[in-house]
Amino acid sequence: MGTALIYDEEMTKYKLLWVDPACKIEVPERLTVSYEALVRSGLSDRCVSIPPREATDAEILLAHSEEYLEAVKKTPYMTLEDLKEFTLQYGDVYFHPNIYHCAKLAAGSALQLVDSVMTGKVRNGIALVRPPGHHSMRSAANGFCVFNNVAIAAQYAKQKHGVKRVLIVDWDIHHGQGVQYCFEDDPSVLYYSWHRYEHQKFWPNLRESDYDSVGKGNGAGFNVNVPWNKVGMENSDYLSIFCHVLLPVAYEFCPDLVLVCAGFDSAIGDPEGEMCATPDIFAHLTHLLMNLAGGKLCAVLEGGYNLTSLPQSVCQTVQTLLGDPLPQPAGLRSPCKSALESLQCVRSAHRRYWSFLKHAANQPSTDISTKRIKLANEEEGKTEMAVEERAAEIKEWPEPPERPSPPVRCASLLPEDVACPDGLKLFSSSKDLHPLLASKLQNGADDQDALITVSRLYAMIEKMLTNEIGSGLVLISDISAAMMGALQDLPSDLVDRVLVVCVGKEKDLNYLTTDGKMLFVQISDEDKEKEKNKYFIPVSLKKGCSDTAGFIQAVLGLLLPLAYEYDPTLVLLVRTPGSGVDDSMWQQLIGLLLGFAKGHTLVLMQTNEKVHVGPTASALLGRPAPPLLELQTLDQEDGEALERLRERLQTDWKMLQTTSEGTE
Ligand SMILES: NCCCNCCCCCC(O)(O)C(F)(F)F
Ligand SMILES: [Zn+2]
Repeated sequence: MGTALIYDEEMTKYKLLWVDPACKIEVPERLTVSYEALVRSGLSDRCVSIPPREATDAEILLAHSEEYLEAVKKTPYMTLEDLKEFTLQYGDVYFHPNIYHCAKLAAGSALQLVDSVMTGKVRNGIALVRPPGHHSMRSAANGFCVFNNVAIAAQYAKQKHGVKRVLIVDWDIHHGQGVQYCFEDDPSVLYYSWHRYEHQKFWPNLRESDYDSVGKGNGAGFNVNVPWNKVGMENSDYLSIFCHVLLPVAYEFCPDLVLVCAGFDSAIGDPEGEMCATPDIFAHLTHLLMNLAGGKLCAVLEGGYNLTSLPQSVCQTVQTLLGDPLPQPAGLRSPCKSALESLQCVRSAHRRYWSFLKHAANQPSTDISTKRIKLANEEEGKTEMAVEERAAEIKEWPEPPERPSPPVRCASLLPEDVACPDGLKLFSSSKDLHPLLASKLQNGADDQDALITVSRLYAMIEKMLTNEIGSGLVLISDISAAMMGALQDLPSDLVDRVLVVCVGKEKDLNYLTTDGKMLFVQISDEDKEKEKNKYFIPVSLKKGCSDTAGFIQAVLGLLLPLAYEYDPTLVLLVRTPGSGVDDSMWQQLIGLLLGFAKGHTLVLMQTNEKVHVGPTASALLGRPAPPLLELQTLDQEDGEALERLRERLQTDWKMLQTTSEGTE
């Protein structure tokens, strides 16, 4: 299934008609440069073009009052003076004779997107719209927004398509207070937003944008605010928040639809955000959400004011929605102290609502809310430029890298009697021994066919690293022998950093190395806590890999941050016999791992587990994993053991940090 693209130049036909410094950045060119970039890159041709439509009154009333709608209806007939007058009652927004029409088209575009995804016409999609929506409230326009496009879409999805749980991810750099107000007592809509906050000194300067606004009444826990109290946040700050807050909560919430308030003012170069995350980060943010809700994801444009990073970020998002390989994440490093403070505060505020956060640490001693109060009382005084703020001065960043699709999306090496799943291409490798193995033959290796198997594996790996093949699926009779053969002094000029994810127990791992060429993460029921090798991470779950809650927590809270920091050039995913991992979890894992190493994941399975070939092939071909069945809560002891493991590892692996304690 395809990716929908909704755009109409009609939504460029309104602009600011008078002088207002607060609104001058919201220009029609935002839309045209974004759409033109999609056309120029050939991405728009690969999408399913869906026309917008006007939202009806009834649909607008899903999130707004009648008096507000009636008032806005009068604006097309207003004189310039009347428009200015009308605008004064709202904040940081402007009206125009054509903005009501465009606002109905923007909201209607979001609804068209929801219909296309919910009816299965497309898998996912994006709507490029103006005016944006996430600041508008029940009876007020605000922050360039007239109707709350995404809030209306969420209500519409529930009402028309019977959606039970909607996840709204707002990666715009401003807090979508309009969305928060609309759903703060509604447990069927989980609103997650990060936003520049600076202890309430940044627009819209709301006390309720802080991390302690967790929702009200039945909605408690279903509103997640992540305040950025400094500018200059980078890719690692964004990714660590996703791994340690959003994803655990999102997987536990188990939505059947994901809506994204896709604002790109959180990208480098934006005058509003002043952040340093590069456009390719949106490829990863999008990818990390694509395995939720069976892949049903609707992105709706909100902000974005740098006319270079905005189109680049839009293209990165669309290319990921289309299923293209991801770029390797650029130069990750440790999240900054301020981000870790926010991370710790959000996790502790939500500890009581989400079993995946139950073991989160308390609020930091230097509680950032006191800073908010102190700064709010302080007279305007200019604080000296912290290092993060200087980072925001940088306005140069590299073009996002090309993300070519390999000619063979997924290759397979299967025994003769196993049919090649559709979509996979049988890998034909020469029968002769791989030159890299000739040496092994000399010192009298015993088992010939094991060597042949390994040599075919190496041949496939080589084709991956030249991007002739995306991912691979290999069935072998004896997994232990193959791993021994392949990983025992892995030839250094074959691959320089391989992430091995071993699902299930594997007895002798004496090919492990400590030089960093291989990071070995094992998830099983074996308890090996005493391990002291930085590159061997044994995660033990009491009930083993069949415990979906424990497994997903190990993947999200440990494996993902480690993989981002390690940044492998190849991922080797091994499923040992009897691991007990269920197919939907297995497909979720594959889907997430495809975000690394430009999609070069090689799956090793034992021939007697060929019953799992179908689901494995489906995931390797980029098809969304089925939603996980209702997650049981995380086992207490496992949760504590995972927490201890994270604590122990975080000195070596900075992306595992979730508290600011111990940072300089
Ligand atoms: N420096 C000028 C002050 C501007 N203050 C208002 C900012 C509004 C942000 C709107 C947005 O980007 O959040 C949306 F997504 F809604 F468009
Ligand atoms: Zn914004």
